[in-house]
Amino acid sequence: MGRIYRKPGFLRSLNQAWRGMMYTVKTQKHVQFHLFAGSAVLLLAWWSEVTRLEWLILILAIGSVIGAEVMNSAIETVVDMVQPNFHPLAGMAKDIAAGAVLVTAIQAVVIGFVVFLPPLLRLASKMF
Ligand SMILES: Nc1ncnc2c1ncn2[C@@H]1O[C@H](COP(=O)(O)OP(=O)(O)OP(=O)(O)O)[C@@H](O)[C@H]1O
Repeated sequence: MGRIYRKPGFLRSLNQAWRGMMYTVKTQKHVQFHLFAGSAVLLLAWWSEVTRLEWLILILAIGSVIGAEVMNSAIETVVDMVQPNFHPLAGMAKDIAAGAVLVTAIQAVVIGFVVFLPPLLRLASKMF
């Protein structure tokens, strides 16, 4: 309170954004899970030798989920600051923010199916 706002330089802005992202990674279990799942998907992509376009689409899908998670955390933090007590609208705001994450997660699952189903089917046909 009472601190004078100084326009940050680019490196300072980057540092603040990094700090926000790391805070989310350290404190939010869902973000940790999605980072783990994203890494597993990248390993699977490497193993299945997906095409360049498929790499780009997978990276977009993973980035969308993690980006939405970080934004969800920002909304939760603001809601907790503005309304620390129970309020239906505070709850709804958090549910809506979580809904945005769900949209990106569903999208990522569909993309995962489309990209990985053919190589997994090929593997299954080789095995049986
Ligand atoms: N102030 C509030 N008033 C009413 N309902 C709330 C309030 N805060 C949270 N809720 C309800 O509880 C749910 C979980 O809230 P929480 O703050 O724990 O978020 P979360 O991040 O989804 O959970 P987690 O702590 O596991 O990460 C919200 O989606 C909302 O439905």
